[in-house]
Amino acid sequence: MIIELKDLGKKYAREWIFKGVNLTLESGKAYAVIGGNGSGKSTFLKLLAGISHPSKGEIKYIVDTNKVEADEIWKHLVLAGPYTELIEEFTLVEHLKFHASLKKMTKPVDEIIEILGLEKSKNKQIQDFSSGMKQKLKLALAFFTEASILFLDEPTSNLDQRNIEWYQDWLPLVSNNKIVVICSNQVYEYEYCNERISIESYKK
Ligand SMILES: Nc1ncnc2c1ncn2[C@@H]1O[C@H](COP(=O)(O)OP(=O)(O)OP(=O)(O)O)[C@@H](O)[C@H]1O
Repeated sequence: MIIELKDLGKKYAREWIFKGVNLTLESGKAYAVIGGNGSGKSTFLKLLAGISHPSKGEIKYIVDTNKVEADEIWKHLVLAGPYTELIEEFTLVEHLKFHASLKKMTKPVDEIIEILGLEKSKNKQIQDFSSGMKQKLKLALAFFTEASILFLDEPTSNLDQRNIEWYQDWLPLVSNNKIVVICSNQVYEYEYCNERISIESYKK
């Protein structure tokens, strides 16, 4: 899998958030997208995920040797971010089973619940989860879905120290041979990444 960015730019109204991004992202590498608040990290990730469209330039997705269109790339990726939604009416077990009916998971539902340490909450509705429990579920859905691309935006928001370590322990185990992109301004979230993309260097 390769994602090729050619002269990529995004503007809202008349303001360029970034422009002139020329990069090639490859399987087996992990990229940290870094920059201050409002610098454009989430905007960049949403473009890569095909959720929003470039104002300039293009994104090419190549799976094996085949080109994949931007509106089809969701089939190859998982994304966990502040703007990704959980289905609040479902219980934990229902949510995981529903997800597993749509996308192939790498582990059975019961094992994921155990890995989450949420056995006691398996029949609790997501709307009654704490913000940290919801964040962990988002991460588990991303970590244990079969996909060639793993996108994480602010992955440890609302997590306590023990769960930050849970995230740090699992990340290398689920990243094998994927393109991993992590948007963050916390070093402990992205220290695993061997590549850095500084979004502020594409301002002008
Ligand atoms: N839909 C939108 N319409 C207009 N402006 C937007 C929109 N989405 C984002 N922006 C603007 O784009 C800029 C970059 O926002 P973005 O959320 O990408 O930053 P970020 O680096 O992820 O920030 P943070 O670290 O605070 O999450 C901000 O000025 C923001 O107001």
